[in-house]
Amino acid sequence: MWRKVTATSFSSLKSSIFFKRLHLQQATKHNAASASAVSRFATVAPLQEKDGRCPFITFVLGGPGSGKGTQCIKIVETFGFKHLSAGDLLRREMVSNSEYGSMILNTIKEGRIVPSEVTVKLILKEMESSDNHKFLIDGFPRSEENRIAFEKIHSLFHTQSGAEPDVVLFFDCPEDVMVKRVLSRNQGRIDDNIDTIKKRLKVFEALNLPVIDYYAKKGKVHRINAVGTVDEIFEQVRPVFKACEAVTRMIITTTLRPLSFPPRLCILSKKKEKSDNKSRTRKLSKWQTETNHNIFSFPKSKSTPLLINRQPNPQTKSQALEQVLNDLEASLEKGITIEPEIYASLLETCYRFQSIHHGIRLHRLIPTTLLHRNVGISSKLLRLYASFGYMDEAHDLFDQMPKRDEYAFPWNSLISGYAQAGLYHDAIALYFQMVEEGVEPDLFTFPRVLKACGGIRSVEVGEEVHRHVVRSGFASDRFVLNALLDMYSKCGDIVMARKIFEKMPNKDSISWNSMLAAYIHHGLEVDAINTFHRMLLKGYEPDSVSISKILTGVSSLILGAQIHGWVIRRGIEWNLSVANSLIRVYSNHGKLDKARWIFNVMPEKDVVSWNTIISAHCKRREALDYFNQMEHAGVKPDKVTFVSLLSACAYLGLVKDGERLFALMCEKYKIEPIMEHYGCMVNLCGRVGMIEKAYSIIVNGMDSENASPTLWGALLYACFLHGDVTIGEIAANKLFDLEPDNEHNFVLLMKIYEKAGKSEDMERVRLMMVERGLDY
Ligand SMILES: Nc1ncnc2c1ncn2[C@@H]1O[C@H](COP(=O)(O)OP(=O)(O)OP(=O)(O)O)[C@@H](O)[C@H]1O
Ligand SMILES: O=c1ccn([C@@H]2O[C@H](COP(=O)(O)O)[C@@H](O)[C@H]2O)c(=O)[nH]1
Repeated sequence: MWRKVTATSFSSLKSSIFFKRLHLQQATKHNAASASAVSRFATVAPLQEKDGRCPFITFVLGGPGSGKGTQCIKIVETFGFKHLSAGDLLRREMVSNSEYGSMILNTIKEGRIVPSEVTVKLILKEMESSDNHKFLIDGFPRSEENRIAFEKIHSLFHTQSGAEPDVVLFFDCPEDVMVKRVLSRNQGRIDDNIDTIKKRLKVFEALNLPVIDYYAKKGKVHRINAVGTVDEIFEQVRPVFKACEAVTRMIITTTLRPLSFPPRLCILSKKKEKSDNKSRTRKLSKWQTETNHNIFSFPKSKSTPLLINRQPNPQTKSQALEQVLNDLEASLEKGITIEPEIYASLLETCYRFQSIHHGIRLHRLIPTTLLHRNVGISSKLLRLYASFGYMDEAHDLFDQMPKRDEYAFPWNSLISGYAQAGLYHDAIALYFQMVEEGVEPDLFTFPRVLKACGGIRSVEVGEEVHRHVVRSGFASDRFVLNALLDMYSKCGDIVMARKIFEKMPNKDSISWNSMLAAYIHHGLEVDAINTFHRMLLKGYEPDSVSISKILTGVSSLILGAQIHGWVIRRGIEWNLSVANSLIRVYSNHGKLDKARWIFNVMPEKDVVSWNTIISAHCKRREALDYFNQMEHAGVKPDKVTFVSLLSACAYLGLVKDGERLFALMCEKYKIEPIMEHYGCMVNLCGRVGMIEKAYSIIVNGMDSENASPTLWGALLYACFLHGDVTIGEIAANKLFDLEPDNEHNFVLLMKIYEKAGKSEDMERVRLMMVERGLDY
């Protein structure tokens, strides 16, 4: 959508506090004294504090010509948003005297994406200068890089909750319709021609869809079918905001004074509302109309007599929930009876906001008798606990639940919680209990229990569940079939996995990706490549998951490079997971220059990118240099980072660096060392002859009973290198217990004795080997 634009200079921005803020934030990334920069920043009043409200952000996404701008106009009219079209802002910047003018012009002409730095500043400048708090950000973020840039900077405005959009609208439109609409738009845009359109569509698919995917996984995307008349489409949009209105109203309504807290007025008490006196309902609808344009930000306590005046307005969803709970507590203290629906709705809200601590607080407020008799409330609470892995609490509720045998929902939640927590046996046991108690499994039950079967790698149990799937009539459901495919693959039955895949009538991208993953997991490279080809032939566009998988699976550099070429032609080389996989492919084949090049030019890096490049240099000092850059860039290292770093130190004999990094990992990053970290430390000390220190890491630094054979093996090898008989004997004896059939341990001990001239001991070990039937 293109509205007429006027010129304002980008350079005028630079003097604003706002720009300084952005600039400061960027500076903090590279500044060792970042903490002080952030505290200086904090002295500038952030947007949310401007008048006590937190911005409500909607990202409006969709391909070119999908009708985003047209629908934004209607949303503005109906719900009172401020519309910010990123494209319009860029065009306005282009025609101003901005230093970026020609760059923007060329980028738009080519259908490519303007650097985030420029777009984000323009958007934020508009937000900053707007009186509104509800923003429709149209046509942005266009790439993962855009998204991350926006969220990073925006996070400074949300000190607690981060910078996620509240809603993402996705206008899903077939390409031919989009092309037709753009070509007939006739507004003189330089990019409304068939050549640019083709490029824009490719960029949309490669870079914008992953953003939509990202938010879809977070449950934020509302897909709108963008075919139909403008009004028909708007009828799909309207309920999205109406639903937000409902949640906000619930929060507002439940923040009424305890005495004026009439649950009947609450939209959640629908039954009561109907039968209630009409004047109250009229009052509510009047109030609703009055607040219609204020629904998404928590309003100031001004005109409405229903609102509490005593507290400051909540700033974030979490604070809003906090306030609701405070008022609920106050109401209960005054002896006011709370409708069960309110508890149920608040539990739903806690689940949606993923706020376990509010859920726990709410749990304490719900009368036990109500909890025990109301299956709806206890199920919602159970789901909340289970989704956070609080399995004891969830199971306690389950045990006390009435009529639990009538619904699959609580069973599914519990099975899912156990499976998520890796407690596969518990998940499976519960499933069989469900069957035994005659509860009908539903569509959601099977994928969860099949995941658990895959987790324990038991094809027998998986087959049993498969039989239930058939008996229950879900054998043609795609989600269930995808879960079966995955289960058989994880349990090692690739033949069955393939059979399910081949028979599946409506394969989706998850089916193709699961099959690819299955072949790669089983080392069937040729089958994986054939599947990838078939996927292309059938018209399925491989997504970043498929491409990353296939890149991980190919052992030949030639094939890897061919896939790289294909990726470049599709314009998706800078997708984060694809770029990470490419770095891995090149570094696995010793092509460090190429790996480094990709790493250096990729527009956005995550912890995996840094880990991959560090691991690629695990035999070089550069590993440590990359780590310094990683810290400097503000990326938090994880366990994997330190495994690579410590193994580089071990390989290079960098004792001081290794010790420093180990301490840094534990103290600064609070990472609990795992076996691999201890292994590297033992190796590091052992190789340089610090045998006692290496030994003490095993016996004092960790629970030595759990020390793996790899650790003792590293110690034994170090004893061999440095001729330490005493500790060598200890390590060898441990290994003889842990790996009784591994002749290498015996041979190493014999060599230690040989070096020390202990021929009798050598002979003793040789006899031990003979007794155990081991080859010498
Ligand atoms: N539902 C519809 N049916 C027919 N034409 C439509 C519909 N919605 C929008 N249009 C027209 O299609 C053209 C593109 O719509 P619009 O500008 O809203 O799309 P957009 O998604 O904002 O595009 P871009 O991303 O290119 O700015 C416009 O001329 C608009 O009037
Ligand atoms: O965030 C953005 C938004 C837009 N662009 C560039 O502008 C054109 C036109 O955008 P519309 O949303 O269709 O008006 C787009 O093709 C990009 O080249 C951008 O780079 N970043």
